[in-house]
Amino acid sequence: MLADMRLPDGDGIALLEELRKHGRNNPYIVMTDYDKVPTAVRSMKLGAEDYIPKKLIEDNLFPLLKNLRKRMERQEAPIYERQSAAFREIDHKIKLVATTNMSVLILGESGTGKEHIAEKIHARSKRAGKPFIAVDCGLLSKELAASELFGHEKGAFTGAESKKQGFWEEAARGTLFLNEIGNLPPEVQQMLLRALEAKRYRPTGGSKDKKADVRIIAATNEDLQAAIAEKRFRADLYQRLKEYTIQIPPLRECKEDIMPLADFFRQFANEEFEKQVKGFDTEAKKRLLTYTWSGNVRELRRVVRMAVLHTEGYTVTADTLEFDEEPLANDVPSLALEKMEKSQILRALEQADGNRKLAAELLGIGRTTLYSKMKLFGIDNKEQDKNTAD
Ligand SMILES: Nc1ncnc2c1ncn2[C@@H]1O[C@H](COP(=O)(O)OP(=O)(O)OP(=O)(O)O)[C@@H](O)[C@H]1O
Repeated sequence: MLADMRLPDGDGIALLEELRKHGRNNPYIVMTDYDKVPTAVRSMKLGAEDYIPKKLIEDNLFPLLKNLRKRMERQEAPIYERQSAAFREIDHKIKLVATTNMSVLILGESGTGKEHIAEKIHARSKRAGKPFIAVDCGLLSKELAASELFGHEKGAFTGAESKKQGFWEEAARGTLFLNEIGNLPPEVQQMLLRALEAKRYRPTGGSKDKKADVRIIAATNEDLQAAIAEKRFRADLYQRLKEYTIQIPPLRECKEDIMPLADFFRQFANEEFEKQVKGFDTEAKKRLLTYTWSGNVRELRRVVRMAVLHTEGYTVTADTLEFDEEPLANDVPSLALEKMEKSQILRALEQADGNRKLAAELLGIGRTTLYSKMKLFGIDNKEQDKNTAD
């Protein structure tokens, strides 16, 4: 909730108290004028998340909400082990690289699960018992980015009232995950390169170098090559970060994962809302499978959660699916859908080397369903072999 301090029939603090009294623990952010900051601070003691002076709303609100979203996702996020061929390959790469000290660059659209992959690498590394510090470089202010990462000495700049350690030091002996790395200001890119190469860094205002053993995992959803061409990103840092690269495909290219993930989120939402929704009807499945998912897994989770909330009976119907964008699926004639389904089955069979049990698992459907679909689409071994040969 975003609340003003002065409200027509009370104030923001009374509203917060009222909400908490009724067990409503929504994150609560107070918007306030400068002269009301002390009151806002009082509301934080009552459990408000933060306060934003109104003059800074434009600059501060978005980073604050993004941070909050990440924190909530972390709290509430059980993870489903994706079984698609692409993800099994990613899992294999994670196992290979986890135990090394190599820097890893994770590439993929927003919401594909990059942070969760980074956590997995950390969890499987020798650093597992040590800190995993996640930093969204897009949220670091240009002025303070260096001191946030590498710390500062007392009096290093106006407002630096005490010495502060940076994320680098916090992550000592552990892993520092730098998300949206393309947004790192140029001066800080230089410092990061030095820290990676010379294993030394200097806090803002400090006179001596410090040392800390940190493993870096960076991630981005932007084309870093383009950023290099535009001179926004250092080529040498890029080379250093991409010692090992993991590419996460968008959800629309991993169709085998869509229904298993949707079922996973459905069960989770059932528990959350005390519902007993048992599945999706055919039309709902079609929509889920053909939608573009530009928000990837994050969007799928939201869509399924909301659908479960809106479902009265036992089955999710298409009209309860509220997508972020207009779904193409509305106009896709069923013939085109069938073609798509057929090609997915052929692909799964190909990936499974013709093993139907495995193909059914890849597709997230039962073996009997696979057999009946193969029959329906006229896929036999011969056709499948032909396809593999192609
Ligand atoms: N395999 C999965 N099982 C369950 N939830 C998942 C899975 N993968 C991703 N998610 C969920 O999707 C959301 C986005 O994941 P994550 O933050 O890791 O993506 P990201 O690629 O780092 O996104 P961004 O670039 O926007 O920061 C989170 O809520 C996460 O829990």
